[in-house]
Amino acid sequence: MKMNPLVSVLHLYDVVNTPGVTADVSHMDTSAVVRGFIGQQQLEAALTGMDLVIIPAGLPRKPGMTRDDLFNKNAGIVRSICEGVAKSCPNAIVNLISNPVNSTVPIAAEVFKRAGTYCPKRLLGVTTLDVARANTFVAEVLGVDPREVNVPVVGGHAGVTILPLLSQVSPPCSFTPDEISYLTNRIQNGGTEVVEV
Ligand SMILES: NC(=O)c1ccc[n+]([C@@H]2O[C@H](COP(=O)([O-])OP(=O)(O)OC[C@H]3O[C@@H](n4cnc5c(N)ncnc54)[C@H](O)[C@@H]3O)[C@@H](O)[C@H]2O)c1
Ligand SMILES: O=C(O)C[C@H](O)C(=O)O
Repeated sequence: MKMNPLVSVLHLYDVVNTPGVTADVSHMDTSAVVRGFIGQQQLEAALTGMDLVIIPAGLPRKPGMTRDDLFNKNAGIVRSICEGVAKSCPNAIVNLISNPVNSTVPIAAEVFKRAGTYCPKRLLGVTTLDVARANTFVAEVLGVDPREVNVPVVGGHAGVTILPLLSQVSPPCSFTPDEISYLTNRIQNGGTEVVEV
């Protein structure tokens, strides 16, 4: 975000370590102003005036866990940050990265509905990794540069809810039944592949 020319002010919020991260990020040679905020008591100051809120807060999974195993811990974290959004920057676009995305997005929606600030066009779960993985794996099978391939992926961000549309790949191409089975399985389990190693 500090490298993005569209960003003029970048607020970093965490419950630990923000001063060091803020100092480090602020050294990037772009004009965006970086400010750090630490702890719940600074959440309001962190969010006030923001147009875009990206939420990656919470536990990541360990080998053997599903994303749903993070629900108990991360649901509360996402809820309290979204309550802050509803209060301090109700018109901001919210990008939810925290897992399980399939559940944290509905949690955020309920928080915003209760606050009267819900707008489905401003609440997005971040699933771009599924598209990147799909492009990479499909390009591998086709033997082409991944940058030339665009695989639409719809649905959610866990297992069978990740739906790569292999019939809609650009440029147009076709796959054998074995390739479809391999690609679907690999794309749907890309996150688990990383966590397991
Ligand atoms: N949607 C995706 O594509 C995607 C990709 C990668 C990671 N994730 C998810 O993002 C989350 C974070 O993963 P990570 O690898 O960056 O973990 P991490 O442990 O490196 O970072 C998580 C950060 O959240 C902070 N945090 C904890 N409680 C908080 C709170 N109440 N308020 C603000 N910050 C808080 C921690 O201090 C830590 O700095 C996980 O749930 C992970 O599964 C999603
Ligand atoms: O899989 C995870 O736990 C992290 C992330 O959602 C991913 O897809 O890499």
